[in-house]
Amino acid sequence: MADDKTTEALIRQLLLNVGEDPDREGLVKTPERVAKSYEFLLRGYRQRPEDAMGDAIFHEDCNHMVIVRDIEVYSLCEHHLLPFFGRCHIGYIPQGQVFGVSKLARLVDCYASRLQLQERLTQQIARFIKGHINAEGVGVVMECHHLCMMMRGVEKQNSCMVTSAMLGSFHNSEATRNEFLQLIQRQN
Ligand SMILES: Nc1nc2c(ncn2[C@@H]2O[C@H](COP(=O)(O)OP(=O)(O)OP(=O)(O)O)[C@@H](O)[C@H]2O)c(=O)[nH]1
Ligand SMILES: [Zn+2]
Repeated sequence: MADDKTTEALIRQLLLNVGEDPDREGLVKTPERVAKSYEFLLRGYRQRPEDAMGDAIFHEDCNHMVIVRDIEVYSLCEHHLLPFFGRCHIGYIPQGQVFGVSKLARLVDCYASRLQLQERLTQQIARFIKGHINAEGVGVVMECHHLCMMMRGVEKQNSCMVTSAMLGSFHNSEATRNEFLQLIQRQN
């Protein structure tokens, strides 16, 4: 007998619960598709952030601010399992080690592919960067739209949630923080 606890079985039950016929042509493969889709969307539970970075950490005598702006973010809110999405800006001041630039985007994906709160996601990214290369300071700003506020609930279409995490010199120095905030302003 098929295990009724598999994601496929649960989605089939969901289809029944909403009044659908899971055996009709268009839905017959839907439980399998949804299960695969969640496997991808929540792949972050099977990844370690350290692995997302690989070996791409380079020794470089650089102690100026590095910024990667406008990294797309797609995540799922842990309250409704609905997407929130937007952009993430990362800045850090190295102390002898820099990241391969793509790895910062991989790091965002790794943490975003879990059930999240935007605040926690922002902080996890900042803390990892600070700890992994002993950065002097780190700033992460995230601007996202939450579908659980748009498609349902309060139904606000234009609100944008902005979260930030400022660590080390980004926290302690107003000048550093302001330099970061100025550099992540959109040009267009
Ligand atoms: N702080 C924070 N809140 C979030 C995030 N994603 C969703 N939420 C909120 O989590 C809250 C859950 O509130 P509840 O009252 O338990 O759930 P609900 O009845 O579905 O709330 P409504 O969305 O207001 O209808 C809502 O206010 C959501 O907007 C997030 O990333 N950060
Ligand atoms: Zn939500």
